Amino acid sequence: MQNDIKEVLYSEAQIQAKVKELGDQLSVDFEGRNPLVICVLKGAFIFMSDLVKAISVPLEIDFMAVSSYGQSTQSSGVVKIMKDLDVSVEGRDVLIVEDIIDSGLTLSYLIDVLEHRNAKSVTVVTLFDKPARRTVDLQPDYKGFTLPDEFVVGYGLDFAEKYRNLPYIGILKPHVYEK
Ligand SMILES: O=P(O)(O)OC[C@H]1O[C@H](OP(=O)(O)OP(=O)(O)O)[C@H](O)[C@@H]1O
Ligand code: HPA
Ligand SMILES: [Mg+2]
Repeated sequence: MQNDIKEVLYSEAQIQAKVKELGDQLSVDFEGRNPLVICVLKGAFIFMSDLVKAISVPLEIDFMAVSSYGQSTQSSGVVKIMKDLDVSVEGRDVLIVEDIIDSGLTLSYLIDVLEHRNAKSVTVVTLFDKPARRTVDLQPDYKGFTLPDEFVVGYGLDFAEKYRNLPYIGILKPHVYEK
């Protein structure tokens, strides 16, 4: 697995420090609001579990699975809900937890869905942002790191379902997806 990585962008320690920083800030900003924290599966599962431990205010969690990349390094453009939320978002302060915003299509679709379901507020936190690839105008409210225009894997992010268990984030060698 390690042999398929061209370059490590952020180490496990750097990621942990950033997650702590985001958790501290969110704890201040969500004081007294009991947010519903939504994990966008599958990619965000590791970030979600580390982040909620770093948030000190009472909160509830739920999960939604969406997918648009499949076996490709480019978005299919079609965001499919594979698993919906268990609870209603009506009147709730929602915090969407994403691993990465790339084209922005996944998030703009999700925000639309949650606003139509009458969430009181929708806030987005992403660990990684790749602004160079954006096709829709969208900025996260909170972000960890800005990434170059490269396909990355690790810390939850996959290529064809592989590499999610790497504890760091790295650039995938192109020969892996070009073969
Ligand atoms: O901004 P975008 O271009 O929409 O890309 C970001 C989304 O793509 C990935 O999910 P993917 O569809 O690969 O599903 P997965 O989380 O199950 O890997 C990633 O986890 C984000 O949810
Ligand atoms: N890596 C893994 N999954 C992704 C990426 C990426 O660079 N962009 C959008 N989904
Ligand atoms: Mg994926």
